[in-house]
Amino acid sequence: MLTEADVRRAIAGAQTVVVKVGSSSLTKPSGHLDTAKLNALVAALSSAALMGARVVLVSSGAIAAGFGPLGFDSRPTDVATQQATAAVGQGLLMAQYEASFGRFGVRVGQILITAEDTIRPQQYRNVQRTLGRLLDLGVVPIVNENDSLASNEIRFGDNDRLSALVANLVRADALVLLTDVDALYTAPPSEPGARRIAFVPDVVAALDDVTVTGPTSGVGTGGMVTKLEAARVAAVSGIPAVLTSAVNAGPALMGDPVGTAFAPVKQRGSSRRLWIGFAANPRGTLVADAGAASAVRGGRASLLSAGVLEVHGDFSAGDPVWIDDEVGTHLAKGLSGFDSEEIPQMLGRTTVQLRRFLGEEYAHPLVHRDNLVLV
Ligand SMILES: Nc1ncnc2c1ncn2[C@@H]1O[C@H](COP(=O)(O)OP(=O)(O)O)[C@@H](O)[C@H]1O
Ligand SMILES: N[C@@H](CCC(=O)OP(=O)(O)O)C(=O)O
Repeated sequence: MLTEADVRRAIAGAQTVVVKVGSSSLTKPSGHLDTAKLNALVAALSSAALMGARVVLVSSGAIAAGFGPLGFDSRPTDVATQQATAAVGQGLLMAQYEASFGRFGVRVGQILITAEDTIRPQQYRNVQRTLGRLLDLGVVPIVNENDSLASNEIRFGDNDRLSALVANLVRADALVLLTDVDALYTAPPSEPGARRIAFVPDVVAALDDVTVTGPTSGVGTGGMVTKLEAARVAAVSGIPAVLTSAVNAGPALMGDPVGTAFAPVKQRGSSRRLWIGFAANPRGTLVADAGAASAVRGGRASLLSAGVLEVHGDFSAGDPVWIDDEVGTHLAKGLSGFDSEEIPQMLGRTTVQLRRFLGEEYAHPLVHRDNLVLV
């Protein structure tokens, strides 16, 4: 069992670290950038980068920095205005980061990700390769969701979960979640009797003992709920995490006992399969018969069309789908090998039959086991 000291030490020694900062830590309630806060954060991150750490910054704040300059009194609530606001705010945010990191001679590069893009294997590899190359070049990648183009049904919305996924993608050694509260508390800090939690040895078990709410700042989106989800994703990916306020960024990176440290609960898994499991928002369903369901449940089996009874939804090859059993229980998420309209003619057919009747290009699993994650 890892102790708090072990986890803090692991964070201090991290070669690659993903730091996520929330809107409330970068902006003013009026909807403008708070340059003093941003500069203080950049000073802490630059010193880690200059000491040789590979730092990825996942930064929110596009919408929160854009609504003031556009003349709005508060964060817009309709999607079109949010997307337009993000387009304005993202530019302002990057201009400030560039100037601020530039004072330390640190170069930055912008990566905007949509959930949709990254589910596809090809895009996933592109993101991974670009981030890796930026880090090799000594650049601090600054990642945000591509809010202006993200479609509403399939978006991260908050950057907390995105940061845990990015931590997987770059095989980070630590995840640092920076917000406007100094730590995780047993209940929202405004509640009397809420106590600070310094160390969470098992985030899955701890979730039962804390009360959390959504955002309270008026500019953030996820609140503590999504931060704990990010800490959980990191923990089950074998990545230690720390959650604290943005002003504690420096001490947190140095392993000082600030905020809340989360121990990893398992060894690192395959980043790609984790990505499918956590990020993918299924577009349809493949219903497996009893035999296929038990093969899928057993792990390491592909889903063959011979064992699939029904297909639901409208999706393309490469899109995420649910694999359900006959009573509708979700067994797994996976990336479909075929478009939804191609599948009906394949149902119930063996690989030999597919090859004979439909041709070689159909003689493949509906979902290959490398693209399948049990739920
Ligand atoms: N149990 C809890 N411990 C700490 N903070 C909590 C808890 N439950 C809710 N919160 C609230 O979550 C807020 C942080 O979420 P949010 O406003 O989305 O921040 P960010 O913009 O940094 O993502 C804190 O200001 C705090 O009021
Ligand atoms: N991508 C959005 C982030 C939304 C948001 O507010 O996130 P967070 O402050 O991390 O809860 C933006 O840049 O405005």
